[in-house]
Amino acid sequence: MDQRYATNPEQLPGMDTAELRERYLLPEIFVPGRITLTYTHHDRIVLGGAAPADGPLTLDAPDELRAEYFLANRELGIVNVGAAGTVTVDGTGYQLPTGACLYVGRGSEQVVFDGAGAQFYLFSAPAHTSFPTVLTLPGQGNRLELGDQLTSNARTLNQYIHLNGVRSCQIVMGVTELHPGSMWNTMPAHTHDRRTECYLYFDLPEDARIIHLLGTPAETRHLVVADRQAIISPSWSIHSGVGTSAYSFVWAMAGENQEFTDMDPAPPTALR
Ligand SMILES: O=C(O)C(=O)C[C@H](O)C(=O)CO
Ligand SMILES: [Zn+2]
Repeated sequence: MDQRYATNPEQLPGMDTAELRERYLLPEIFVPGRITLTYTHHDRIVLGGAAPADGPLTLDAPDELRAEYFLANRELGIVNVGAAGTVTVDGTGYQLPTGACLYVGRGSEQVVFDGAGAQFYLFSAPAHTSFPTVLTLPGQGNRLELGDQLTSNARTLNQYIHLNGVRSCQIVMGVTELHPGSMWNTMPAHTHDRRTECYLYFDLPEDARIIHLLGTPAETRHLVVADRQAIISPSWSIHSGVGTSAYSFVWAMAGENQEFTDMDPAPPTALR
């Protein structure tokens, strides 16, 4: 498993493009026939992808977890950004069409992914107790309409795993879809010092890119991100981006609390 140790904001000014990408960008999440996993020490999140091709893929516990099975001490959020597929949890099969979200609680011993062309994005965090495994179909989450066409940030935010929906210990997860003609996500930007957040950008044309902003509001940097690449946003960092085309992204957080509105605004005038 790829390991990324935690960083602090004082390190940022000394990083060149290559180091920024090594630390905060996950360039290859979906490899046909494989499960890829990255362990970030920011809030001990494990993120990655399962892309079944020729047969089912089983989620094993990497040595780094020192656990008998992957979810012995963790919970897992899954969003399928590929073709329809199946996730089987301890013998119960869940059909995930494109865009569906499955929460899998701590203590589930066997998780198996199947369906050629499915792309299951995985986001896992330590869990202190077990909540039930729940499937949410696309569109069944809590929808928030944000932004405005006039500021190129009209978007629909779907909350799937959250305090008023599917319950979890730490994970808060959903999907935001930019409306056609809108390119900005999460602008005005924010930080939330109590949670780490990760984005998986998807549905971006192959020749388009997203300029993803990170850093403290007073010291920003950027990553140029392609379709189906993910970013890690430490608690001290803003996370916002502008695409050269419309796109969607899975956002997911873990940390001290699950209050979606616990954010510190970083308006455009505060950014440097
Ligand atoms: O479009 C947005 O705005 C988002 O999707 C924001 C994320 O959900 C987020 O950053 C939550 O903290
Ligand atoms: Zn955020």
